Amino acid sequence: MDHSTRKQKLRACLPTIAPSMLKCDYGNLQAEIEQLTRDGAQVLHWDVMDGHFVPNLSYGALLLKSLRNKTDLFYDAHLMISDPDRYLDDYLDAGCDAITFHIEAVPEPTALLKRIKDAGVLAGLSFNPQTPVSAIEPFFGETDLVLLMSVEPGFGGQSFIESSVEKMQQLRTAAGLDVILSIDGGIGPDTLSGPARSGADLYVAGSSVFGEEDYGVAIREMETLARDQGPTYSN
Ligand SMILES: O=C(CO)[C@@H](O)[C@H](O)COP(=O)(O)O
Ligand SMILES: [Fe+2]
Repeated sequence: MDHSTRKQKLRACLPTIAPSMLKCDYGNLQAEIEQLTRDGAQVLHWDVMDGHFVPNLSYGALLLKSLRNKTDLFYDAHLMISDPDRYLDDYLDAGCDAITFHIEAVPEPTALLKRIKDAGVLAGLSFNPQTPVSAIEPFFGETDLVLLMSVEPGFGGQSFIESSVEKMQQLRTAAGLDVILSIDGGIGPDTLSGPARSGADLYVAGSSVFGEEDYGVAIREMETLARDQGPTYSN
C-alpha cells in the first residue's frame, strides 16, 4: 500500500478509537485482535517501549510482524524508544501503517520522518506532557500525524492530565486541518469530550477498552462522543 492510500484508509476511519495493545491479554493476542475486529475497532495502537526512553519494556517489531498476517486493521506503532532511527527498518518490515516516534528522542526529526514517508508509511511525531506545542510546530509540514501524550509515557492506566485539553486546542490551531491529531493516555468516556471539542481525531484507549467486559460497547460509546463533540468529517 502506498502513502496516500494509507492516509485515505486512516482518514476514512476518523474519528476513531485505537485500542492500546499495551493493555490487552498477551497470552491471547490473536483472540484479542479478532475480538476487537468483531467489536468494530479499525486501528490497533502498538506501544513499543525500550526500558530506556521510558522506564518500562513492552514488545518489539517481531511481535508486530508475527501478528500482521492475522489482521487487516490499521497498524499504528508508537515508538517510545531512544533510537528509532536504528530500528526503523524492523518496524517497516513488520508492516506498520503509521510509525510515530518522540521529539524528545529525536530533536531533529526531519530525516527520519522522510525515511518513514518514503517507505509509504504515515509518519508521526509525539511529544510528552512537559514538551510545548512550539517544540513540534516547525515540523507540522513534514508529519502526517501528531500524537499528544496526555499522561507521562511508559504505562497504561494513568490519570488523564487535564491541561491536555488546552494543549490540544493550541495544537489544532497551530497545525491546521491537514495533520491528523491523536491523543494518548487516560482516555475514556469521562475524559474524551475535552480533547474532542479541542479538535482531536484519533483517541488511543487502553484501560477504558480492555478494562471493560464488552469492548464493543466501550468503543461505540467513545466513538459516539467523539463524533458528537469532535470535528466534522466529510468521509
Ligand atoms: O503510550 C501509552 C503509554 O505510554 C498509551 O498508549 C497507554 O498504553 C494508553 O493506556 P491507557 O492510559 O488508555 O490505559
Ligand atoms: Fe501509546
